[in-house]
Amino acid sequence: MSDMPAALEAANLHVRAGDHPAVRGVSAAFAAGQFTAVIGPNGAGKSTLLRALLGLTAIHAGEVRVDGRPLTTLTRAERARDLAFLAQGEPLPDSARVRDVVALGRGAGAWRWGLIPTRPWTQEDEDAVKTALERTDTRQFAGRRVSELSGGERQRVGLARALVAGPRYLLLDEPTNHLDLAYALELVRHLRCEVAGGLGVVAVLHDLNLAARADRIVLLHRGQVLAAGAPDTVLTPAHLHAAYGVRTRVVHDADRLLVIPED
Ligand SMILES: Nc1ncnc2c1ncn2[C@@H]1O[C@H](COP(=O)(O)OP(=O)(O)OP(=O)(O)O)[C@@H](O)[C@H]1O
Repeated sequence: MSDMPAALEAANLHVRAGDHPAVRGVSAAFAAGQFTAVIGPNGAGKSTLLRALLGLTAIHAGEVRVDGRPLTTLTRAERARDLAFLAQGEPLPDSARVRDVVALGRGAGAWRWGLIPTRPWTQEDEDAVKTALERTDTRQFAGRRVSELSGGERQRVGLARALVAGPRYLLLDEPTNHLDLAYALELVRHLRCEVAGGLGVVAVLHDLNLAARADRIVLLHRGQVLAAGAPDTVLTPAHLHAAYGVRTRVVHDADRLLVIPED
């Protein structure tokens, strides 16, 4: 176990979306305990890559590995435990109460609701729900219905549901879309706390100044990795021009990096 890389890895991955070669030979490691932003222009293959990392789409060639193990050798239960996904504007059942929505993320929740006879609800499940509510600042409205929440609060409930099973890696597709600046920063702050606890976060982001706060960035262009590494090595005017066709100025302000479009 010790020499296994603690990472979710894409190894020379090729994925088709319909007939289109959306991901073409991508190799990248998304480490546990790190926040990796995946950026790139519309159609670059970001969502397709995320789906492949989650095992949600057929892989044409190459491999996905979870801590050194091929994803295809993990059982469904292992996949569900190790990998969590939060989509943009995550659809949550409007009439359900927040606590119950989060409980569904335990799997056992389905039993609790009488939907699937999987396993009984345990004290461990109860504790995990409590912890997830606390860590995402959603405990104060645990008894409210989803329909009574703002967009930012809903997103935090989605995050709680994604975290409640204790995943190793959390993958997010444009999680800050529809969020105002304060909520977007708050979400990144919550994710940072989880990363400090060892979670590997892989987030598709369009906002380059939010991406600049990640530990690493993978820049995709036409289904390939154009650059990968620390934000200051990826967010360069040359890379951004090659990917987006836009001239930018990159400013280092104290310990922050700011991308300013010049076109
Ligand atoms: N079902 C499909 N059939 C054909 N082509 C598809 C299909 N799904 C996606 N594509 C194409 O694959 C490419 C990659 O799509 P993908 O959604 O992964 O890009 P993306 O980087 O996430 O884009 P965006 O930033 O716009 O969400 C795009 O050119 C897209 O048009």
